[in-house]
Amino acid sequence: MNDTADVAPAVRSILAAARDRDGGSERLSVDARSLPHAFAAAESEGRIPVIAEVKPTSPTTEGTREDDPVELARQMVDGGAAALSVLTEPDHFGGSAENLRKIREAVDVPVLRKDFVVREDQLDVVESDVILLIARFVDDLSGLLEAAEARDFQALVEVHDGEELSEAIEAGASIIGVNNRDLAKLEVDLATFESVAPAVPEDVTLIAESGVTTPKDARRMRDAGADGLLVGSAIMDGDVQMNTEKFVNAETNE
Ligand SMILES: O=P(O)(O)OC[C@@H](O)[C@@H](O)c1c[nH]c2ccccc12
Repeated sequence: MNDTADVAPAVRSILAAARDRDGGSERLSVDARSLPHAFAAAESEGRIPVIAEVKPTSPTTEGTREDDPVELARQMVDGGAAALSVLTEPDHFGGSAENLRKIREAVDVPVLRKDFVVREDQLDVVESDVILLIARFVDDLSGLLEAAEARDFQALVEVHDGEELSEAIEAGASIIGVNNRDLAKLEVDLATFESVAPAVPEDVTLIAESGVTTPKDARRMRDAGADGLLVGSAIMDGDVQMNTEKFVNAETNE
């Protein structure tokens, strides 16, 4: 773990920046909105549980979206998103803790903090309902998971293969995301989720991350066992509300 020799240069640069970034000065205690409940509510209304991501830019996206992030977030919720993901990484994704703070205040759905947290004090930068922990980039996954849960964050543990999945399960993760994007090559392959998902225990909330670009992709991930989908670029590109609706209704509009 934390071995960056075999990751893409862009990812290496992201990680170097992450290690240098300050943490918070005071230990947080979060009053978290439940992600599993938000998913269940969406399902019961016939919507695919979608976590829509406010991602102004990324190393694999051209250009930066300059719209007000709070306005984008509202449109995602109006489009039926069960939850939101907000990038807080400033150097490569155009994110900020301030964006997250404002968005979480403006909506009532759970909000995931998307960042590269590598140390416990970095959990204390800003409150969110869910926090991302990337198995591959964290030295002591169970320690960091415990630290997150001690602050009452829900943790989404991101994995990319069977080995990382075992580690996540062993650490006690109850929300797991399979990232279809290979951080070594930055390439996306939806077959990644299909190959990892069968080994995920029933009681885990399972999320398919990255590379969902069409309603067909959404159905493919659901057929492979995804409880929810994390969609960024395909929602950020164009009319955010309409794009969200397209994924949320992918099973009813077949
Ligand atoms: O834009 P996409 O392909 O729909 O992907 C969204 C999300 O999965 C992606 O942004 C992501 C997945 N894991 C991450 C870790 C850090 C930053 C970003 C990510």
